[in-house]
Amino acid sequence: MTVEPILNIKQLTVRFPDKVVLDRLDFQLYPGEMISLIGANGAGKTTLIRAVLHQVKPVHGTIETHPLHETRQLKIGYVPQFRNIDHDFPLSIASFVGLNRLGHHWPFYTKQEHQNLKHALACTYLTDLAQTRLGSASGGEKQRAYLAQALVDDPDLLILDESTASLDVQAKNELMALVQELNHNEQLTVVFITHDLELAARYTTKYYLLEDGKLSSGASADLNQSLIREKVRGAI
Ligand SMILES: Nc1ncnc2c1ncn2[C@@H]1O[C@H](COP(=O)(O)OP(=O)(O)OP(=O)(O)O)[C@@H](O)[C@H]1O
Repeated sequence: MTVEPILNIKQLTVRFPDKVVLDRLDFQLYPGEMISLIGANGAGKTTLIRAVLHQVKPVHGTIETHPLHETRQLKIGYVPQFRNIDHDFPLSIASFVGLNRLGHHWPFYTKQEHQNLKHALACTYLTDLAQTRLGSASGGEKQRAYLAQALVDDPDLLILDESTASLDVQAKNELMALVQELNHNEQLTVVFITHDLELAARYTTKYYLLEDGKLSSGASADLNQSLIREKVRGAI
C-alpha cells in the first residue's frame, strides 16, 4: 500500500515586489514524520509555512493537503516563536489554552471541548498548573502553554516556528522531548523550523535546507558531521 503525503507542494513560487523567495519548490511531507526546516535568515522558511496556511498567495505552483480522517480536512497547529507574556496578564493557563481555539467560549464548552482542553493540558504537563496565572509562569511553562493552544484543536500536523528560540537550554530540550513524545505516541506529524542544528539533529529524523528558493534534504544525524555542518552553517 502506498502512503500518501499529507502535504504535497509542487513547483511553488512566491514572489514579493523586490524578490523571488520560493522558486519552483517541491516538498512532500508524510504522516508521522518529524522533520526540521533550516536555512539562513530571510531564506523563506516562514514564507513557506505562511503559504501552507494560506496567508501568502503563490504566483505559481500547488499546495495539496490530504486529510487523515474521513470526516474532516487536515488540521494544522502552529506554535510561534516564544513571546514573553506580561507578568500582569490576567488569564489562567487553562483559559489561555482554550482561548478562541474551541468552538465555544468557556463556560459553554461541549463535553468534547472539555476533553480536548484536558488532553492538551495533560500532554504538555500543565494539568497541575491549569489555574495558575500565565503571567506568573516560567518561560518554559509559557511556551508549553502556546504548544497546548496549538494542540487543543487536535491537529494532524504541528508546525513549530523557531518556538525554542530564546528559551534556556533545559526548557528547549524539555519542549522538544515533549513534541517527540507526541510524535511517537500520537503519530503527530511535526515540522520544526529552527536555527539550532543541535536540536534539529537530536529530535528530528530528516532536515530540509532552504537555500535560493529551493529545498535540499538529508538525514538529521548528518547535521553532526563537520562537512555538512560547515555547509549548513555557511547558509545560516
Ligand atoms: N509580506 C512581505 N512583503 C515583502 N517581503 C517579505 C514579506 N514577507 C517576507 N518578506 C521577505 O521575504 C524574505 C523571506 O522572509 P522569511 O520571513 O520567510 O524568512 P525566514 O527564512 O523565515 O527568516 P528568519 O530565519 O530570519 O525568520 C525576507 O527577505 C523577507 O524580508
